[in-house]
Amino acid sequence: MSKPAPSDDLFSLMASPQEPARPEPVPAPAPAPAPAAKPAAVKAEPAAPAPSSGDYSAASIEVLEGLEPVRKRPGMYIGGTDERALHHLFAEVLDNSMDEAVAGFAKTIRVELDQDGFLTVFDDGRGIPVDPHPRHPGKSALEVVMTVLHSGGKFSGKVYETSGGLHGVGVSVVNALSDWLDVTVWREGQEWRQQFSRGQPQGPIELIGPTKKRGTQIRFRPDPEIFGDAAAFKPSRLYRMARSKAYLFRGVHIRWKCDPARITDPNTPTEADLHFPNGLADFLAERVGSQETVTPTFSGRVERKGEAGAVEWAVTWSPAGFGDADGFIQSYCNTVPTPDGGTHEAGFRATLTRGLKAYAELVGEKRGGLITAEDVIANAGALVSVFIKNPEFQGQTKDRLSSASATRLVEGILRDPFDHWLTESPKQANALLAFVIERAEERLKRRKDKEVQRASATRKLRLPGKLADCSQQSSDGAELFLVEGDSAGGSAKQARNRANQAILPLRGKILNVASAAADKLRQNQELSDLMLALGAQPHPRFRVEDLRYERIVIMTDADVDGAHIASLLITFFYRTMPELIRSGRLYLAQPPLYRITSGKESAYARDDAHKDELLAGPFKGKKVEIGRFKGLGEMMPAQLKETTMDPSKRTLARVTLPQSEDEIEDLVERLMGKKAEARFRFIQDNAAFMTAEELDV
Ligand SMILES: Nc1ncnc2c1ncn2[C@@H]1O[C@H](COP(=O)(O)OP(=O)(O)OP(=O)(O)O)[C@@H](O)[C@H]1O
Ligand SMILES: [Mg+2]
Ligand SMILES: [Mg+2]
Repeated sequence: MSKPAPSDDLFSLMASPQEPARPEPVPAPAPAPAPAAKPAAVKAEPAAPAPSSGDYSAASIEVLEGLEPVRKRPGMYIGGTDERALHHLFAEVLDNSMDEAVAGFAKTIRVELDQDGFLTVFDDGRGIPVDPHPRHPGKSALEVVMTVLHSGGKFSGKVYETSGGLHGVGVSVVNALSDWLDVTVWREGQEWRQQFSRGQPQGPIELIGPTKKRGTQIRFRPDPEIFGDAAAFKPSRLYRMARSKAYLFRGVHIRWKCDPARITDPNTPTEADLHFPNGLADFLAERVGSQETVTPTFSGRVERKGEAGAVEWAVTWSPAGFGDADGFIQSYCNTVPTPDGGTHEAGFRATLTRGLKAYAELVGEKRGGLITAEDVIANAGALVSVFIKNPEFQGQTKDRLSSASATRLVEGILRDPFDHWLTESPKQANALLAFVIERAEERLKRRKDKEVQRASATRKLRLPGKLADCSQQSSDGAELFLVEGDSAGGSAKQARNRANQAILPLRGKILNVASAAADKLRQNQELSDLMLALGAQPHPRFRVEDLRYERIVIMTDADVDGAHIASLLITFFYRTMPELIRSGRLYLAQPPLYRITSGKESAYARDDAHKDELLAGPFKGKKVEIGRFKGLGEMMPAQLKETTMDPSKRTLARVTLPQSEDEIEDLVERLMGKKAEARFRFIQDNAAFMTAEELDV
């Protein structure tokens, strides 16, 4: 466990010597007053009244009846009340007609938006049943369908094989959210009608008279109370929705009609017969237009014999992308668009990717191994439509398919056709393979560029400009020299070993941290640069692992000023990251003070005592010249290297902290005290001298 950080008290005391050297012992805090003792278990006193629960009782629990929940919380049923939600009403009604068409009963669907904003959807299918409902006496099946949530004919799979409808909710929700809705049913030779407002029947179902027609027509207008007064169907959007439906089922004609006064977009016709015998292949051809593609479109439709299930698809690849997107994939289940994809899309991607990789292997293209689904889909324009029994969607708006069976169905159906398509025309297969491999290589390059960018961005962000960093990335064996002044910094830069020695020149006197407040510390340029270079955070967020260097070496001149700067730095480290000192990473360089020369022989002495020692030893009786260095900046880089920085020759002093708080106070006082000479001597005396071997470098 690390010792607690030095308290600010200690330093404010240090900085103001007139105050007592030791803090007055702080009296232990008085024990907190005991909570009003209350042996609740024994006393029979009634408990104090709990904060009032107000009027929250059984009566607060409401059960919304009928269609009320839809009007209260439309978001749950149609995903909101915005324009998208508004148009979802059309989707619900159209889906029901499409189900009737896909089931083989309706051939024609008519969609019409009139002058007053009423939308009519008609299909010539079986017609919603109108006979009395066995479980709802006095109500027709039609009324039940329109007014009861979770009523419908699509639960058992007997009336519809595969259907977009499955919750029995759709058309009742439309009813609830329309200020007016009327249904007309032509069925078994009779015409019937019933009218609703905001989900409420406006009278019983009426028999209009005999007819030869068949089918269902729903005419409605979204309720401004729900969607706002300005809300209205957009012809262009309705048309687009109707059109894509027609592509999804070849057997249907959708007749579109819109009052000309409502049309604002010139691409939306007032009338159209939407019928596409080539299904999705037509749909894709329309999207692609005259755009250049890598291969002809790969498309097809396969129905599972004997069981309900079909997959239809169309896909091509464009180097230039499609309009404003590089690629797109649109998927559908039982003609319901699934903009959020799901299991059918997953199966589609997986099959294309696997097929293409297998083909690469077949033709001996090793780079096929790089391909991922992302590369295959990136520039693809793809449409996938599945028909399955009992689909599972997320939510009533059915934005995402979640049936696991859809993945298996798509994979099972698509695999062989895709393999055949690839092998029957090696020219197109090779073109596609080369194109997708290019995407993979681009992706890998992008990722690499991004990594390099990130690395240099963080470096730029973290490191101060005047730091001459070492080239190695790892902190193992890396050393940071904190050097006094720019001229010494220049010499040190030339003297260093670039690989593992970094230089940070500090200009002038750094802030006296002993008296500075924390935010002042942060504002100090020299110190904040130092922190950045170290890569570590101040206590308590300091972590030894963050340090970008194994050793931090204070390298100042061997004089009084140098000692002062050294002591400021030591105090700074002690105050902001004492763990750095405790973990043994802070050192003092020992530049020489004297150079003793005798003929060709020379030696350096780090202080007077050392000089005397040398004069009495190796140089005894010789004629010597003694030179005194005034500062590091005065030394030749080669000299600085030889005497102070080269690990094989230098001596470093490791800064250690005394164990007891008292001694630390004493140390700091001496370091920061007013008497410069004393401080200098203190550093000279206390630096524990260690040789290179001892330092294990
Ligand atoms: N155009 C139609 N032709 C024939 N029957 C219809 C038509 N529209 C609705 N129905 C009947 O009304 C039922 C209820 O429709 P509704 O849209 O509320 O639910 P759903 O389609 O079963 O499920 P979902 O909530 O997923 O749409 C349907 O199941 C179907 O039996
Ligand atoms: Mg429905
Ligand atoms: Mg219903």
